Amino acid sequence: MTTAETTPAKTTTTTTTEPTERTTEPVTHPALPVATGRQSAAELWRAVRAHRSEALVVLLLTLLASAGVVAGPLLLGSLVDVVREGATTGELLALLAVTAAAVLFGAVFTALALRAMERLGARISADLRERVLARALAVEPKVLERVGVGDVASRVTEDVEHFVAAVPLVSSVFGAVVTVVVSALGFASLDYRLALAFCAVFPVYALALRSYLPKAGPLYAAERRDAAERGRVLLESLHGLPTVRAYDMQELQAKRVEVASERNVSTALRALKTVLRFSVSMNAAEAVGLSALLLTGYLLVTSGEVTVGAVTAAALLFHRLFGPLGMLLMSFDDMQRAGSALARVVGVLLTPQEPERAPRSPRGPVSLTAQGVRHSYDTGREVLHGVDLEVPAGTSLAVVGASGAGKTTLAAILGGVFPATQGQVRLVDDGGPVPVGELDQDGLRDWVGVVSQETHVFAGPLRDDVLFSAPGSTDEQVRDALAAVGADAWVRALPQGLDTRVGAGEHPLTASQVQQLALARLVLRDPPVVVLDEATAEAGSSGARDLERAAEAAVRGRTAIVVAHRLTQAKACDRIAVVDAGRVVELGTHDELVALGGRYATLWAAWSQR
Ligand SMILES: Nc1ncnc2c1ncn2[C@@H]1O[C@H](COP(=O)(O)OP(=O)(O)OP(=O)(O)O)[C@@H](O)[C@H]1O
Repeated sequence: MTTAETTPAKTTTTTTTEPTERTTEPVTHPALPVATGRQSAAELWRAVRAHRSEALVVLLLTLLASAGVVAGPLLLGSLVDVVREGATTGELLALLAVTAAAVLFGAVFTALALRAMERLGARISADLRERVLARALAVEPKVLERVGVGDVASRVTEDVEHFVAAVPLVSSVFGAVVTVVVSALGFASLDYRLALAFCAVFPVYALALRSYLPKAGPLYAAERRDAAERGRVLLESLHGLPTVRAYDMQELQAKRVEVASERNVSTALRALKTVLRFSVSMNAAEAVGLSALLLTGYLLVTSGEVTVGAVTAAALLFHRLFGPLGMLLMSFDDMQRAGSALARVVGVLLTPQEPERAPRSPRGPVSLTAQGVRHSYDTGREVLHGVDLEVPAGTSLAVVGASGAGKTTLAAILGGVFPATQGQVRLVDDGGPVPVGELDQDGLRDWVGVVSQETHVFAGPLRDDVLFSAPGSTDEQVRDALAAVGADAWVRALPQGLDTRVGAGEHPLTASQVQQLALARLVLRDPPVVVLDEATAEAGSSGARDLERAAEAAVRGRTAIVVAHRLTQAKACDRIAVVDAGRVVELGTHDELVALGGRYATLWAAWSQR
């Protein structure tokens, strides 16, 4: 657990424009890796092996179900032969009873196999989701900063959902494959020539697939894109209703919606036509297969090599396969889509791991030094141009400067939220200096606590929201931490005190209360160094004063870097660094800088006159 209040809001969040539309993904934007087919298959295999016994049960049930399915036509074939040979009623009834039992057997085991498969699928999906989420949460800050939160989020949510949604399909495909294999054995048990005749169906299926697949993918993609576009135009019209009315744009917007709908309908119809053409080709394949089978059967029966019953059984078996074979072919496209979602999900697991580092806890007072810190975001423009700083143990340094000067970037780098493009940030304790980048994220939070402008309230009891920075703390410790940042009074006044549920849709908290919670987490974790970059300005003036007091309490007795959005905060710090256009241009105590008559003095004069 960490006291860091997530990564700064300004990390790049641009990512896929259309979640289900892989083809529109901007290829130039850096992203997490995407797994190859082999890597995805290996991951699936690993997941199946983790549930080995359940997977074996599924295989066994599916085999039994398929055996039942194949036994029906074979027994009916024998029935034909028995009738032709003039069997007694008793023999006939016995065979009929066995056939009925086989059909029942097949139905029962098909249902059992489906249930077992669904259960296994749900387990595998849950495992995958957990593993991917755990891995995504541990993505190295520098990787996250490069690829953006959006890419990770879309993989953990939409791509996992697409894969999970495809699990029943995967189960059915597996069942169909087993049925086809067992049926092939059934054919072989009748006569190998009948089995060969059955195989005539495959080249025709292959030709149909070859013409269908290249068209289907782009058509479905276009259909989704057009549907999204129609939705966008529709939403835009509704959101901008006042403007639409004010400028009398109703007709224009209606026309836009109409054009978008027409395009969507026309692509949907083209997609439907392609599917229909494919179904016709499949029917043709079945007709070819059945004709080949019956012709071969006729020749074999007339030459006395097989019985009429065997040919009947083969024809029924083939007919019984239309369903599974059709299902396999029609799901090719969906399987491809599920496969690409899985490749992106597995890609998260392939993201380089943080190297294992020996844990190192702080010993004694900790100071912080920065040397030659330079930083460029994705845009390539350098925003920090070689910053050197030293914050002795137990002292505080305020960072002030105009908007866009680089304060947040500097604070994030000093707090180890992400690494600088160049330069070193070191923590120095009694054991000597440790580069911030050499501590893993969890270990780092024993040294440095960060409260950024991006604070978040997690849904659940308020206690948990404070507690996650130092799990295992007692209620008394939580209350003390809240009291230290001046939050005890309003927390006590909540309907259920610490048990009050906060977060989205629950008890609302003000912006400054949320910030106070963030500071309370930090106090509870009790790191020797703190980096505060809070949004005090957004709390309103009385809220800002409360927050200033809360921040002072959090800073007390620690080595602190405070991005001061209000100059009273700066004045309260031991020293002040003025940042301008990515450089520290003034450094000293409040009095020294005021006496210097430079940039800080001007800022202070303006502030004092407010
Ligand atoms: N994620 C990002 N990607 C690209 N550029 C960024 C990113 N975050 C910040 N910048 C740019 O870096 C420069 C420094 O920004 P930074 O937020 O560090 O300044 P600041 O002094 O904290 O500003 P403010 O007081 O407005 O928060 C700015 O030009 C900003 O546009």
